Amino acid sequence: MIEVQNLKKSFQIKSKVLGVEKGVVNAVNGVNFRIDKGETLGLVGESGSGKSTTGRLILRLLEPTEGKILLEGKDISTIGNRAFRKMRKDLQIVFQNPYSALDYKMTIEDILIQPLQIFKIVSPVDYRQEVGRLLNMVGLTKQDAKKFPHEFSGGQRQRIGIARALSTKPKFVVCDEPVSALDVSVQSQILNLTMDLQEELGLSYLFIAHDLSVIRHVSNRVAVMYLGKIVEKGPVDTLFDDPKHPYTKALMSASPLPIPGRQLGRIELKGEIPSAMRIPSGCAFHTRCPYKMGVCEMTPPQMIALEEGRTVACHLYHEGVQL
Ligand SMILES: Nc1ncnc2c1ncn2[C@@H]1O[C@H](COP(=O)(O)OP(=O)(O)OP(=O)(O)O)[C@@H](O)[C@H]1O
Repeated sequence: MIEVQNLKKSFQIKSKVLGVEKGVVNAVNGVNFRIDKGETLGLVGESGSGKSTTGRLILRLLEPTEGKILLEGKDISTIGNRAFRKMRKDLQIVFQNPYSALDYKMTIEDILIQPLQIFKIVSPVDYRQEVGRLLNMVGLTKQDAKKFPHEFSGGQRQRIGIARALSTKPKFVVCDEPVSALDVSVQSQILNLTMDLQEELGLSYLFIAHDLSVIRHVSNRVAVMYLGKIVEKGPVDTLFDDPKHPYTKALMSASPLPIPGRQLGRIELKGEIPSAMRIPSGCAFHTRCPYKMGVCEMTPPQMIALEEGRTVACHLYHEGVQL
C-alpha cells in the first residue's frame, strides 16, 4: 500500500531576530519501509527521533528533502498539487491531541461534513445520514452531531477525530500517538476501536507511539527509529521477544511495563538523545551504546537482513556477534 524509499527531511533553523541560519536539523535521515494492505507498522523511538516528521512526510504535510513515497506503487512525492489533491482523501491522520485537533467553534456535524464536502464523498442530501453512520461507526450516536467538542470527554473526542479521518474512506492512516494524551483507562478502548475499524475497512496504518506496550498491542511489524534512521525492523512478536539492536534492547529495558524479552540482556539507556542538529558520526547510537567498537564512531552501519524478515543496522551483526 505504502512504501518509502530513502526518505529524508532537514529543516533549516534561522535565528528569529537576525534571520541568519543557525544550523540544520536532520529530522529524517534516509528511512525505508513498506506497509501492506490491512497491515500496521508500529514506529517507535524516543521523543525527537523523527517519527512524527516521517508520518507528516507521507501525507505531504511536509515536503521531503529527498526520497520517494509510493502509494500503491505510484510515486506521490513528486506529483503536482492538483494531481495529489485527488489522492489526498486516500491518506489520513489521527492526531495525538484530541483537545486541540477539533475546532471548538464547530459542531461535530460541521466537523464531519467538511471533508465530505471537500472531497465530494457523498452528495449534500446524504450528509446527515453519513454523519450518523460515521458517529455510529466510532461508538457515538447521531444525537451527538449537534454538540460541540467541549461537551465530550478526551476519549470521545478522539473517537470524533477517528470518524473525521475515516470520513474520506482512506486506504492509509497515520495514527500519531493517538492515545498518549488520554487517560490510561480509555486508551485500550481507543486502541481496540482503531484495530476493529482496520479489520472492517481493510486499512493500513503507520502507528506512531513511544509507548512499547501500545506498539506491541497494535502492530504487525515494528520499526525502531533513532535520530532519523530506522535501526531495527521486524515482525512484532520476534522483535519484542528477541530484540537485536542495542537501542531496541535499551528501550525495552527502560519500559516500566512487563515486556517479555526485556530481561534478556538488559541495557541501561544512558543520557538523553543527542540533538538532531548534531547527529553523532558513524552509528548515531554509539555515544550511548555499551557495545561500542572503533568502527561505530566512523562508519554508519548498513541494514542487514536476519532471519524471519528481520533487519538490523548495527556493526555487531556485521562482525557476527550475537547479543
Ligand atoms: N518544523 C520543524 N522545524 C525544525 N525542527 C523540527 C521541526 N519539526 C521537527 N523538528 C525536529 O526534528 C526532530 C524530529 O522531530 P519529530 O517530532 O519528528 O520527532 P518524534 O520522534 O515524533 O518526537 P515526539 O514524540 O516528541 O513528537 C526533532 O529534533 C525536532 O525538534
